Amino acid sequence: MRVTVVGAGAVGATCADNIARKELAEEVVLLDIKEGFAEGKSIDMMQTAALLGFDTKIIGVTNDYARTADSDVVVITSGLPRKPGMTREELIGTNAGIVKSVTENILKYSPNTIIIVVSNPMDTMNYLTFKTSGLPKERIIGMGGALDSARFKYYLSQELQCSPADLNAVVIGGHGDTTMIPLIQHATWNSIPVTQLLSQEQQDRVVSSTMVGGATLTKLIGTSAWYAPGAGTAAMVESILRDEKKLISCGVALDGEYGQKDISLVVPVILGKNGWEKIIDFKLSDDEQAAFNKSADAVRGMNNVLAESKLI
Ligand SMILES: NC(=O)C1=CN([C@@H]2O[C@H](COP(=O)(O)OP(=O)(O)OC[C@H]3O[C@@H](n4cnc5c(N)ncnc54)[C@H](O)[C@@H]3O)[C@@H](O)[C@H]2O)C=CC1
Ligand SMILES: O=C([O-])CC(=O)C(=O)O
Repeated sequence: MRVTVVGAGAVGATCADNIARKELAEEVVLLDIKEGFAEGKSIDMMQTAALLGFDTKIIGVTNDYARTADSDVVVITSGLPRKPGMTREELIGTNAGIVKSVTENILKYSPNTIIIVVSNPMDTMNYLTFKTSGLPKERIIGMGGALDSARFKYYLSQELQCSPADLNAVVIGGHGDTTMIPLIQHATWNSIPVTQLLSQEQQDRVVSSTMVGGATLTKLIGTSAWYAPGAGTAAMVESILRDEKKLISCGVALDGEYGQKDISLVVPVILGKNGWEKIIDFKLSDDEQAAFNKSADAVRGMNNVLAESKLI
């Protein structure tokens, strides 16, 4: 198995590191546009192999797409991260062109690959890849829900003083500060609804902290987060390459599911060897569906920018 990670920056390198440590593939190709950058990062990571005991080979290349040929999965992390005070949506002007050209280059050498889009604004970047790649929709998957759901579990675990691993909690909607929807009514601690255990004030705090989880870290660090984004992306790669059929919320092109069409939004899906294999219907309440529709309106507004810029 070969996985390519485009963008050897904070998220891309962390993702490659997680994939190698778990030996999810024989080879990880790390590609960046910055001369020597991916080569340096990959050698540094390979020098942990003797210490950590993994056999995956990590190969760094500068813009050499021929080296990515026949990748089973390609992760796109190339593009600018936001700075404190910015929204993810403000990145569209730079990142849309980068994501489109990277996708074109990747497809020359891996025409049937599965693409995981990480670059922001993710919902619109995933839609752009869906509209322009010509790949079946099941092979285009946005990373957002894996991360946002992990953050949701983190904030729940802080209130419940429990292990995040004992929680089931899912975020759907958009991967934006105002568009993501932590489904607190569906969240459980080992089958006990968390709404039975937390006050309304605690629930509200968890939901709002989750929604601005990325902005909070950007303010603290000065650039956006990478450990959980890298781990979330690697978890998706794992479910695909090992055909685990895990239920992970991901950005996918909807065709009537959850009442939406011609848009990519985050919904719970089964991830396996064919990409996203099935959308799971969580049977939203009227309020949850209304919030989902509102997120769709906001994401559609961003998607319109692609048409206005003649990118789709
Ligand atoms: N979907 C999600 O949940 C998350 C998305 N992100 C997004 O991921 C992206 C990457 O974030 P970081 O890794 O922190 O940024 P970074 O700046 O550390 O790394 C980005 C890398 O992309 C490279 N790059 C730029 N243009 C390229 C091109 N045309 N071809 C190949 N490489 C190119 C840069 O040289 C740089 O090394 C950002 O857009 C960020 O907003 C970050 C975290 C979570
Ligand atoms: O906050 C950002 O800009 C990066 C990101 O998507 C996240 O960490 O959720």
